[in-house]
Amino acid sequence: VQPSTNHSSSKSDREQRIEYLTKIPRSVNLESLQNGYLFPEISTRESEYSRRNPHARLIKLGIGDTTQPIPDIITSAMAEQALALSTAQGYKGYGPEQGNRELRRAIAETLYQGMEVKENEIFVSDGAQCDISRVQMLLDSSLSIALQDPTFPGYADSSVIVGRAGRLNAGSRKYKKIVYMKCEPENNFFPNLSKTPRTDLIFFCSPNNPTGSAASRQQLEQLVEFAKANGSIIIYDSAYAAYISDESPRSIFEIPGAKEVAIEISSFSKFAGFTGVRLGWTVVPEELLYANGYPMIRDYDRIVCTCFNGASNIVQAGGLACFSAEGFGALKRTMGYYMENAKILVETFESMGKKVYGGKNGPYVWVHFPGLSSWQVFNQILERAAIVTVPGIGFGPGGEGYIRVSAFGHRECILEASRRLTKVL
Ligand SMILES: Cc1ncc(COP(=O)(O)O)c(CN[C@@H](CCC[C@H](N)C(=O)O)C(=O)O)c1O
Repeated sequence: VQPSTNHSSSKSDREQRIEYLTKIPRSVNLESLQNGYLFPEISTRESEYSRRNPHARLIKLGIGDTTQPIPDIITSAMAEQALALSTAQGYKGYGPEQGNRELRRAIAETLYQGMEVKENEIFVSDGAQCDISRVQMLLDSSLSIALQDPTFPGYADSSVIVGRAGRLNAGSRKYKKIVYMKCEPENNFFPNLSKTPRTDLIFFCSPNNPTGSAASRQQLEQLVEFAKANGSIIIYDSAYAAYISDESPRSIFEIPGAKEVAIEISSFSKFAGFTGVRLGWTVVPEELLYANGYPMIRDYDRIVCTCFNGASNIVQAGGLACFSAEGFGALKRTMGYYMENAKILVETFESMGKKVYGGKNGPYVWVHFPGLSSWQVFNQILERAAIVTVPGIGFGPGGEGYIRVSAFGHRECILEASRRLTKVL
């Protein structure tokens, strides 16, 4: 369409609105992204339902967003840091792009005890979502990837954006250059590595979002062995590790040899309620070397310094307070609250004869509705019970026929949702 000068009424609205076109072609990578990113799509459906049913009391168990207040000791640390900025002696400008030393040390000493993870291997950030994209920038776009199927959509979508995924096969809803490692009840949600082709990168989330499955020590040993045998790198997301209640490893670095093949990305969002505060970290071990022997940590440091100016000093003060005895104790109580919610949801769906997974090592339950598409189930539960969930297909083709239900809600909402579900499903 050329820039239009006359505005005859016969032209369509859009044509009339187009006054001027640049000569810039759209990125072919962004063109090959499937419709919208999953979570804004859920929000759109939520708003559309509320517009149609203005008096309905919508219960939101879709997006995994925390709901319980952050403990005072943590918010006071942030408030104190914020107020100090208005004093001559307390004012601080740019901090180290890699994060404040005391916070890096607290993360290393609290969460990586005995794993020989050093504070300089920890890069504090504004969240795991952002770090997933920074790790994507670090790694050449020609490198091949494998993903769990189903899994958090951020890995696939950021791979598409950097041009690593190839074109989308509309029929199978799979990207041609991604290896999908099926994770389902039949294989205890762990891929059959003997049948998995070699890829350069292996994204692995444990506890997994959305299935809630935490890989066992033996499984992670297999994964590290598999990566070592193939010269691959594991990009391990431990955003939900604090919810693990059994003896499953909380970090890939609990596995001997993992420091030579893995990067770990994690977050304060789920264990500290920092979803809106924004704080995460990534561990890049010094032992992780490219094929040419160059240490990857140096390139990641370069990416962080070039593309990120460091996490907020106010937020980092809050992050540090999370690791105080009082802070961590209070956060554990909040996580216990969410896990009680998960137990109520598991019992609700089981009482309805549904196969339910997860809810033990993570704040999501994964419910199977054989014979129905996940969007059909999503719509049924929304329209009949005014409850928002997430359709499993949004996490990959392996999610079809499932829905994910978040336990992050207020207790009264979880109990009301339980009552409604048993009535309408
Ligand atoms: C496995 C895993 N890794 C990273 C993240 C994001 O962590 P971050 O908050 O950036 O530190 C999440 C958050 N996922 C939630 C929030 C999604 C909605 C948010 N807009 C987003 O797209 O991240 C969900 O699955 O409902 C995750 O599950």
